[in-house]
Amino acid sequence: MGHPVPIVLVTKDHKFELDEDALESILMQDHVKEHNVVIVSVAGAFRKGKSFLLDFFLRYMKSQGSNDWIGTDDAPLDGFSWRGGSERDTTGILIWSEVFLTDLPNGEKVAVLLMDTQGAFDSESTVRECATVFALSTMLSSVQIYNLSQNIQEDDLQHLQLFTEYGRLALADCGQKPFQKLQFLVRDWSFPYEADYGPDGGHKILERRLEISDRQHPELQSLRRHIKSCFTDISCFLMPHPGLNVATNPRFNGRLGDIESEFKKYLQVLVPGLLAPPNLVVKEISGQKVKAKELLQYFKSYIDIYKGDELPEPKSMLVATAEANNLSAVAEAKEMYSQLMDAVCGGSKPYLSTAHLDSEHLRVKDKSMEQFRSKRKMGGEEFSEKYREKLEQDLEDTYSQFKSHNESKNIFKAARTPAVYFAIAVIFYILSGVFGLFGIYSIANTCNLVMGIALLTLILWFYVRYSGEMIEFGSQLDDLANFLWDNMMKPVYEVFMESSLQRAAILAAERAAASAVGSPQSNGKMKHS
Ligand SMILES: Nc1nc2c(ncn2[C@@H]2O[C@H](COP(=O)(O)OP(=O)(O)OP(=O)(O)O)[C@@H](O)[C@H]2O)c(=O)[nH]1
Ligand SMILES: [Mg+2]
Repeated sequence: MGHPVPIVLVTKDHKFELDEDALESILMQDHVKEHNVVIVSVAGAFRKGKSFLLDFFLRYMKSQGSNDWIGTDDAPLDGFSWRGGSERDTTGILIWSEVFLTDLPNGEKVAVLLMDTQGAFDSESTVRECATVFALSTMLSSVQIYNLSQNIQEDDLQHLQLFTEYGRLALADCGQKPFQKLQFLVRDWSFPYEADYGPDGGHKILERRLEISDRQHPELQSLRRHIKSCFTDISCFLMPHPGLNVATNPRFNGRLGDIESEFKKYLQVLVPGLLAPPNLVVKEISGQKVKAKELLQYFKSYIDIYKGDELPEPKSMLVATAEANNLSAVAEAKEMYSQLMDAVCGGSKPYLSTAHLDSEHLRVKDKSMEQFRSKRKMGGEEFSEKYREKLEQDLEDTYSQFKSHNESKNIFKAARTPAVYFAIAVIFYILSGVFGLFGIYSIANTCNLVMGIALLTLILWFYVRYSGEMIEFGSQLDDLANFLWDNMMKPVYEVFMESSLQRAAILAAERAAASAVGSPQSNGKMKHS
């Protein structure tokens, strides 16, 4: 009898899993695995009769194309699960367990597989989930039926663009159109006086919807170009309404007697138009026909791509727009900060003291943050909070660059390295003289040696700075000089400074005390006044 087999399962945390065993049990059957495959998939928004339609495809395939394939008036419609109501039914991706072996007009036997998919835009699925289901089914099928209700609207095309782009992104670019046949299927078409039901009316409507003209906004043109560039063959079929029983009767079980004859008439055009042997499209990947056994590997690798983190997250329109708004506001604020800071301490400006630079930074940063805050952005306060934090971090990073640039303009700091080595040379020259005077020649000689090394280092440093060679070595010399300065010379210098300041203070206090004792009157006068 056959039954629907869930192949791709969507877990509670919106991840995808492939049921390899189930897929293998279909594709690796002995009478199937060596044949090229035809995969017909139906995708689109939820609750629009996708599974219902696939059950007619099943009837056609099961009857092997006989004229009365559509069945008797009383038989309920079964196969892929379908039902009335407003809540979603199908989840993940399913394949019918029975593979239909069909002879093409050229005598080749192919394996036909039917694929049902989770409807898009239900309230439980994320954008990523909908895009992944659509993209996967497009990548894996040779005919993708895009099931729409009533008309082809611009938002249908936008979603198609988003979803196919998400599919194309996952494929290695082979320079060809990545997908094969796209069949727009408009259900409940209500304007037969404008365009007839069936493929001809569909062609007329599709021509109008996908027309590219110079008068169009470039955005609309590029959307149409994108869709055309993704599929080798695009067609459209307009389906009449199946009647109120089908659409609204909760006890309707799919029996043909309850379906409008107009609908049945066009079903008999649509289904053979897709599934009759001359119309079958064999699945090709990069121009190569695909056998059932090879398809297994493609399923595995495509699912892996969507499982991983390599692909960017597809966003809802609001989130994508809000993100773009916020990013451009961040960029503007950063540019403003850089410009204002450049005016304060840019390349041609002189060295500023750290305190002065800090206060300028705070002033300019406040101004930039205010500019970001006041810019109108979609998404609201909460959404822009993380961009505000990022901006603040970026401004601090830029500031540290400005700061180090400013530091490099301080000639005293720039002269620290030669000063340190020169001071070492001078100190050890004096020490060697002193030790020589007392006849302690071994220490005097060591001091001479240190002095020599310091002078040599100094010369080397000058060479590095002058020639621009051995930069690494030069910065090691700088590091060593900084280390010596911070750990030895600066503490000694500070101790001397401190003690001499103390001595000066004591001296001043003593003098003040002495003058106070020497002229008591003046002191007395002061008290009176
Ligand atoms: N108006 C209208 N209703 C239809 C049509 N075909 C089927 N239906 C009804 O639509 C309802 C949903 O059918 P399903 O096949 O379960 O829809 P689906 O698109 O598979 O839904 P999900 O699996 O939830 O995505 C059923 O009550 C069908 O009787 C159609 O062409 N027009
Ligand atoms: Mg369904």
